[in-house]
Amino acid sequence: MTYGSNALRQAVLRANQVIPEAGLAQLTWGNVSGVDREGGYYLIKPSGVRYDDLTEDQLVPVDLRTGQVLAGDLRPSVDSESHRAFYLAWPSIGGVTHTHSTHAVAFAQANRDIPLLGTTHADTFNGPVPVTRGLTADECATDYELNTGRVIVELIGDDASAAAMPAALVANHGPFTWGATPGKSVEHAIICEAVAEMALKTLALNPAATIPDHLAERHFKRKHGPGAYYGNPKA
Ligand SMILES: O=C(CO)[C@@H](O)[C@H](O)COP(=O)(O)O
Repeated sequence: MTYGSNALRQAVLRANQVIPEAGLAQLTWGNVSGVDREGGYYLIKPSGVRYDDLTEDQLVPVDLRTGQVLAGDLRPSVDSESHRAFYLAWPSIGGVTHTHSTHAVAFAQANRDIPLLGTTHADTFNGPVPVTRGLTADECATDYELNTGRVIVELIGDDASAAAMPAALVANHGPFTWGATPGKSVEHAIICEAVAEMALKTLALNPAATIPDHLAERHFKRKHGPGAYYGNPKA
């Protein structure tokens, strides 16, 4: 049985190929998935496979309810359970990306939110890109990947919040992003890394840098609509 429409397989493959093209990861430190909700599964990058060797047939189908591999001999990305946690929590998302992009990881390792300092950030994210709490020793020991997804869902909240803030940093680890499609999720990963680098350099020039809230809100709502939820819980 072939899992995934041609469109979904091509979208997941293409989104994974964007990771090295955009400089979001070294080696295989990143992965993208896409979900088929009617079919009850998602397709995810296989673990350890280099991007330039990746083919559609190698994408691993994973059962959305159980997390079990549905076909093939390749192992899914080690982050598969984190991706699954987001699909189960947020019905509106269709794709998830995880990377170790340098500047976003710097904020994650520093346990710092990526602050909202400019309109580039406000166009996409409704406030600071939040960093999660650290996972407890028990959460790390039992099911690190699923618990990683759970602490992000706990931090971001409901489906509407996830649409307004399609990114989060896992403390001491790195960014996860999501979106309506695999392509949008990796686009949010690109934007997350770009605003992290901008913020780092802005704060180096002016540690007291800020943006007027009315300017940030205007830019966010210009892109997301007047009714969009602005101001995340950690804003
Ligand atoms: O976050 C991690 C490891 O900490 C992963 O993203 C790896 O960096 C890539 O693992 P695979 O997707 O190749 O299994």
